[in-house]
Amino acid sequence: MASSISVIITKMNNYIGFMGFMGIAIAFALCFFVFLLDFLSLAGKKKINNETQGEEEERINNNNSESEEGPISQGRADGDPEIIIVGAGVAGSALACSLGKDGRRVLVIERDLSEPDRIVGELLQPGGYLKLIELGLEDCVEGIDAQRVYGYGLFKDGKRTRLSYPLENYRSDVSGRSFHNGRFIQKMRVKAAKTPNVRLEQGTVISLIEENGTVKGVNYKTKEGKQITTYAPLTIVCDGCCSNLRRSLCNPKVDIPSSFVALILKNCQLPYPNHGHVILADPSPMLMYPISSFETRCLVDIPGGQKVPSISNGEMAHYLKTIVVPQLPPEVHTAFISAIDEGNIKVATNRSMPATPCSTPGAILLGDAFNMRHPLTGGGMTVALSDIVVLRKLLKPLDDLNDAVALNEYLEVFYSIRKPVASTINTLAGALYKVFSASDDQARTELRQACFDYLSLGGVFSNGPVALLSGLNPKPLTLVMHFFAVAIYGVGRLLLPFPSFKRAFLGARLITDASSIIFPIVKAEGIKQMVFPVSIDSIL
Ligand SMILES: Cc1cc2nc3c(=O)[nH]c(=O)nc-3n(C[C@H](O)[C@H](O)[C@H](O)COP(=O)(O)OP(=O)(O)OC[C@H]3O[C@@H](n4cnc5c(N)ncnc54)[C@H](O)[C@@H]3O)c2cc1C
Repeated sequence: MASSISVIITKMNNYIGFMGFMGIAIAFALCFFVFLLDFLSLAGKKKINNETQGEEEERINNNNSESEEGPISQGRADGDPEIIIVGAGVAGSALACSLGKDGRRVLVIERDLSEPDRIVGELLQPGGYLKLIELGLEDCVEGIDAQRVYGYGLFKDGKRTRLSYPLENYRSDVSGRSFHNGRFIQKMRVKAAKTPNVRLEQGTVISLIEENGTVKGVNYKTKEGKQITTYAPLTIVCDGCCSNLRRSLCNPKVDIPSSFVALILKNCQLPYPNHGHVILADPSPMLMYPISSFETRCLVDIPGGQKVPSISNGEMAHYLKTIVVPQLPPEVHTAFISAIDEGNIKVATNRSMPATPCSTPGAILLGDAFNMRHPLTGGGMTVALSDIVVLRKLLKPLDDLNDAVALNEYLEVFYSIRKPVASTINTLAGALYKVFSASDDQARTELRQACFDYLSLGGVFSNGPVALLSGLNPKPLTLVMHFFAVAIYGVGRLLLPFPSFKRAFLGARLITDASSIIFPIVKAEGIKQMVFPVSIDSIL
């Protein structure tokens, strides 16, 4: 009896071992398939890059004749505006420059034209930089002490690995850029104000004017307190993450997954210079990246369910010194402690919100007012700039914007065309935040370790996910495949070399856990548009 049981157990173990081997084999096969797809698409991109380079250089030369210096002043838009833009942050100011260059009469209303001092939007992914080039705005990262970013350093339990952006097929200036958000915005505002047809005004938009279900313009209060009503065929609302106006255009479902505690480390040598740093800490990840030649931004995540320690009563300094410092790479300890002692600690709320098409004719939402994701992967500006590229192309052939209902119907396609870039970045941000956070659940812990080890393998295993994260390869399906390749890799690791029932069960839970992370996000992003993307070329 005992011997027959032992034979069965040996057979089962062999079977489970075989399954483990198969798991790893499937993970490798999936990766090879993904690699093949990426290789083919990158080869295509390289061709496109070379073809457009001449055109790009010509346009850059033309743009260089415009002077970018000088204070932000009113532009020269004669006549009534065709487009009103609410908010001149990243989205609003980039949009104003682009539409103004296309000959549109644009009025931009921004509540505060002084340089913002915020902890958001400081790392622009290379995919976002490519969008800046497409919009002719790449000079806005010049002269602001912006730092080039070439990839990420990933840290977990004392181990570290470097993940480089796959930039081999791009022009030499293409890389990530990190900077003071306010300096970048101010550069774009100056450029917008100097663009013929663009008028930039300081004022706070109080409400949208709606007549018979169509937005006709806005009511706003000037700096001097005067209330003004102004009309335009199209109003584009870019009033940011705390938008007051989006509620009249859509039904926003804002989630608050966590907060970031922010410090600036001075004269600190990062373990990987010119790289972003992600520390897989407990309870959740921490980030570091340079924002000037001598300053490093550090963001410490506090999960939504946890109380943010008080800064005023010293709880925060204590938390940072006792819980955070021991988890940081030793190279930055001294600079981090000095930053705590200097006391310049800020807290920002992290929001995420799926995009909801705006059904009211005469208006459209853009930027964070329209769509948000966890800032862990620094994707917000890339999505906003990518949306602007799409919207600009759609609006360009239209001579007349006055038929609001027809325009609204025409712009419906915008929500599909934007999907590949937006969905890839949004899904990855949501999924990575969950996978990179510590958990009491053993399956999640295994998934987290598998993710770190998978990325550490290098080659296609890191290039693929990093290309997705950086906006260089906006393919939601490739993302889903990599995600499951990580999960299958995790199962394979669990079953090899000595499989057991317990470990097989854990492997099954790991797959279930990975599915429960990725599928709700994919569903919120819209499965149809992710699986069957619509390209702008098929529309225009
Ligand atoms: C903590 C944190 C860190 C982040 N880090 C990154 C990062 O590293 N990389 C990245 O790509 N993204 C990052 N993001 C996301 C990124 O900051 C946003 O996606 C981006 O700023 C969106 O630009 P926006 O123009 O929509 O909003 P904003 O840049 O916030 O601009 C909104 C503008 O509207 C103005 N405004 C608001 N209300 C009114 C009104 N009623 N009338 C007139 N004007 C008004 C505001 O003054 C502001 O200038 C981060 C986000 C957070 C929360």
